[in-house]
Amino acid sequence: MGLQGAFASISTLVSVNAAFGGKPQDYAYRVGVGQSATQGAAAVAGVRATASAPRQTTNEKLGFIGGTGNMGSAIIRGLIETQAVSPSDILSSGRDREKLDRLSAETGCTVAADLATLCAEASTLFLCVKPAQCEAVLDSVAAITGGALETKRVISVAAGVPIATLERYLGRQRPEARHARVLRCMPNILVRFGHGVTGITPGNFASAEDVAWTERLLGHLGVATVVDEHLLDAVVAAAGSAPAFVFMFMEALTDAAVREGLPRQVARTFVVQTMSGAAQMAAREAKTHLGELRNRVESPGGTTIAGSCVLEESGFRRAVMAAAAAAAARSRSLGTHYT
Ligand SMILES: O=C(O)[C@@H]1CCC=N1
Repeated sequence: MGLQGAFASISTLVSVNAAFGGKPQDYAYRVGVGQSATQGAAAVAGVRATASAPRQTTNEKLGFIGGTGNMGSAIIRGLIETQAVSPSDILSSGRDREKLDRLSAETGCTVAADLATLCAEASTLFLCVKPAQCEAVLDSVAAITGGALETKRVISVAAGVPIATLERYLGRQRPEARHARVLRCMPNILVRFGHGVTGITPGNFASAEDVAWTERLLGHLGVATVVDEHLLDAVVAAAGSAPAFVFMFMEALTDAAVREGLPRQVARTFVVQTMSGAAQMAAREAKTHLGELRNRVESPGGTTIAGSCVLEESGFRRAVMAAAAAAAARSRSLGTHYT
C-alpha cells in the first residue's frame, strides 16, 4: 500500500470511529434526564451521563415553526437521531415546501399543512424563525390558539429577542396571552449530532415542570443548562457562535498542513480528529487547567512551544477574546433592538 493508500485507510477508520464513538443507541424514544454542566462534560467525553437514568417517554407532539431553517432542522434531526423523540411526534411548518418535504422524507417527521394545524396538534411550539419574523408569527400563533395557548409551551430559539418581547407579542391580540408559558433558548448547531450546548431561560409564566421538561429534552442534544436571561449573550459567545470560530481554526490548520505537504483530505481528517480528541481530553480532565493540558504537549525546546510562541506573538488569544466579545455585543444589541 502506498503512502496515499495508507492515509486513505487511516482516514476511513478515523471517520468511522468519530462517527460512532461513545453514542450508545440503546434507549427507546424518550425525553431523558437533563444534564448538569458536569454531566455534560462527561457526555462530551463520550460517556452518556443519561444512559442509566430512568427512561421517560413523551407522547407530546412538538411543533416546529421554521423547522427547515438551520437551527430548526438541526434540533429536529438531533432529537430524532438521538431517539429522544419519535419522528411521528414531530410536526414542522416552514415557508419552503420543497425543503419541508425533503426534511419529512429524510427524518419521518410530519409536514404540518399550515400554522393552524401545527398549533392545534402540538403541545410545545418551537419558534425557529429569524428574530425579525417573531412578531408576525407570534401574532398569528396567539390569534390561532386563542384560549388554548395556556396549554402550550412556546420555546423560542430566536437570537436576541427578549422574553418580555416574546410575551408582549403573544399578548397583543388577547391580553391574557401575555401569560403564555414561554422559554427562551440559545442552542448551538452541534445539537444536530447530540453534542450541542443550549442555554435556557424560562419566561415569567413557565412552570418548574416546563423548565425541567425543556432541560430534559434539550439535554438529549448535549449540555442544556438554565441561565439568567442576561447571560444568554455570554452563551452566544461561548457556544452559539463558537462553532464557527472553531471551524475557522480548523480550516486554517488544514491549510497549513496542506502547505507542509499532506493531501487535503488527510490533513482535514487529522485536524478534525485532533480537535475532537483535544475536546474529549479537556472534558475528561475537567478539573485540570487548560494551560496545564497545553503545557503537557510543549516539550522544552521542542516543536510545540515554537508554534505556541508564534500564536502569542500574533495576538491569537486577543483575537479570540475580541471575537467572542463582538458576538456577545451583537447579541446584546439585537436584544436592545427588539425590546
Ligand atoms: O450568528 C447568529 O446570529 C446566530 C446566533 C448564534 C449563532 N448563530
